Amino acid sequence: MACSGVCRGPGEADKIVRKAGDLTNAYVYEVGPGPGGITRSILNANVTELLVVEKDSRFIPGLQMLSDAAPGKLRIVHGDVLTYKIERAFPESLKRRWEDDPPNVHIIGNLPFSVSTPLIIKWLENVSCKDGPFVYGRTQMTLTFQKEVAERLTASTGSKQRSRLSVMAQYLCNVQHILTIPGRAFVPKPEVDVGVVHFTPLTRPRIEQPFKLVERVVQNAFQFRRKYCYRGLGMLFPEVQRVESTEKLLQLADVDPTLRPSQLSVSHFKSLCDVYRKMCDEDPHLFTYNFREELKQNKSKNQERENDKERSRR
Ligand SMILES: C[S@@+](CC[C@H](N)C(=O)[O-])C[C@H]1O[C@@H](n2cnc3c(N)ncnc32)[C@H](O)[C@@H]1O
Repeated sequence: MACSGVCRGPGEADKIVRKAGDLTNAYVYEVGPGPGGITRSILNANVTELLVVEKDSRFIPGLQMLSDAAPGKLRIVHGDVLTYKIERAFPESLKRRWEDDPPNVHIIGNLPFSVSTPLIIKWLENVSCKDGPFVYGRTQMTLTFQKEVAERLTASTGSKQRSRLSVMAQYLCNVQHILTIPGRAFVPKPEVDVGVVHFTPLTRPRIEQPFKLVERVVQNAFQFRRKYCYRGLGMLFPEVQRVESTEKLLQLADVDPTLRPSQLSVSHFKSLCDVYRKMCDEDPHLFTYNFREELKQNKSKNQERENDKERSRR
């Protein structure tokens, strides 16, 4: 498994934790604490509570010792971050409205690279639905990735590293590659350097369409990286109507068909997603993907959330 390794000393762990910002009185969710290097640094930052989720049972006794040394501060869950439900773990009183400043809830983690990438995609979808760790509001995340992935997450329009991940992250969050740590700072030493990335969800996403729709448009656009964007975007449509539908999409979205995928900005993608959504709504038989069902589900989720809020106000 590609792994960033464990922090070699307190120096690296402290650096990662400092980059998360001021953690005084914060509620922190650390994913994959392992032997507890970052955990110790977080506990030293005057947090109110630290919840750690670790999958490997061999690390639990060591974490338990840290917990005994900091009574009432460290909660340990032996579980999997990919399935753990954080939404009920912290007090309701921490919740902020989405438009307000971020809540004093932070996610920090140095996970194996094979986990951090699928996890960030899942959390970006949670940002878009305001659920999971984002029921508290615009929860900030400080996570490590393989340096190349960190560069892709933050790549600007036109750059070589520009990819699907850049657009998916940047339409929902302010994303900063805040630190690069050489591989030799970890044990075992990974083949690559490690990038630390900080995410703050935006008050308003740059594309206001369902996550799955955006993902589909972006994924198709980047399918043929070296070709004109026309080629990949065409794959959104069934073969029989591909040419005319792709021309219509690009024309209505006012996007030059000869741009390469990496030259498409988030605002290009906004226009493409808005037009594609309209085309789906006008002719539901044209497309294989049923967004209506997803929209219905999102609507009832939002309604449930509103009902919960109403109940807790009473
Ligand atoms: C690279 S080590 C880092 C340990 C520690 N955070 C550090 O920086 O020193 C990754 C840790 O994540 C844990 N881990 C991997 N997949 C996980 C998952 N799905 N859920 C929870 N923990 C996981 C591993 O067991 C390991 O302890």
